[in-house]
Amino acid sequence: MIEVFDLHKGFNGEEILKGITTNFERGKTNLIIGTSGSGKTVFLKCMLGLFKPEKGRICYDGEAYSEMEEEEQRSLREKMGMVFQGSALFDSMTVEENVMFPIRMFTRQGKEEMLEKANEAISRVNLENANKKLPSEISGGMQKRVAIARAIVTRPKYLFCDEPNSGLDPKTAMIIDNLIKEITEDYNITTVINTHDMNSVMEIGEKIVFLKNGYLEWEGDKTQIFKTDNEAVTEFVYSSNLFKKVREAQLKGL
Ligand SMILES: Nc1ncnc2c1ncn2[C@@H]1O[C@H](COP(=O)(O)OP(=O)(O)OP(=O)(O)O)[C@@H](O)[C@H]1O
Repeated sequence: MIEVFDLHKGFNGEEILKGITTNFERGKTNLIIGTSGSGKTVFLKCMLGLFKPEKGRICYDGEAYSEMEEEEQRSLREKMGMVFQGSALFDSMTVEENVMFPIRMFTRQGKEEMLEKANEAISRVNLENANKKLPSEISGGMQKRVAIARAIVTRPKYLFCDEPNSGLDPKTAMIIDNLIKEITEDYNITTVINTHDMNSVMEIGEKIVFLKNGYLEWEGDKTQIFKTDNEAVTEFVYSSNLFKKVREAQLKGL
């Protein structure tokens, strides 16, 4: 579980996160949503330890990051997996080499052992036949699978995904969402996903945190989000034409 208490983060005197308190449970897909510029990425980067908050605490399974020794912080970071926006694969490396990269970077294991772990992760994302291919030789959806395999190859306790669906067609996006959800449950990971995608909210939103201008405006789950009368949330949810029409039909009792 990740617990966040009164988190503040700013840049050059401008406060971006203005006191966020929430928690993300283990084994669940937790989503951070909100309008552009509301601070979602800054929040994610604070949890990853890439930004140092000015105030507040982030606890990982009860341990506050800011109170850990440097060595403990380093070992915690090794328990974090990250799926970057746009996959961020190394173009000149094969699928297998991309997936093996974090084990090579962070551990001292023999080639055989690294290969075994890489292949286990590759098979978990159902990409068995693509080991020797380069990223340019596979589809966008397959590239996302490689990015997920790379993020889980070290068996992280915490998984962070920044817009894992960007650039994918709706069907592939849904498959990727469900893959992340399955892995979260199977490996009992605390997963936090930054997204704009209402389809993801409906499909895998077990906990949703809605940010507005650096504040936590609302939190709940995928059924509650369609029932809330919070204006900022409904504006966000019904910003697409499709959802607007569904809403109108609901209100008319159709
Ligand atoms: N390293 C940085 N230095 C200065 N300002 C930053 C930095 N990172 C983010 N910001 C500012 O913080 C604010 C929130 O940015 P953030 O990227 O978290 O928004 P977001 O909610 O993720 O938006 P989007 O959905 O468009 O990605 C923006 O005004 C941005 O310019």
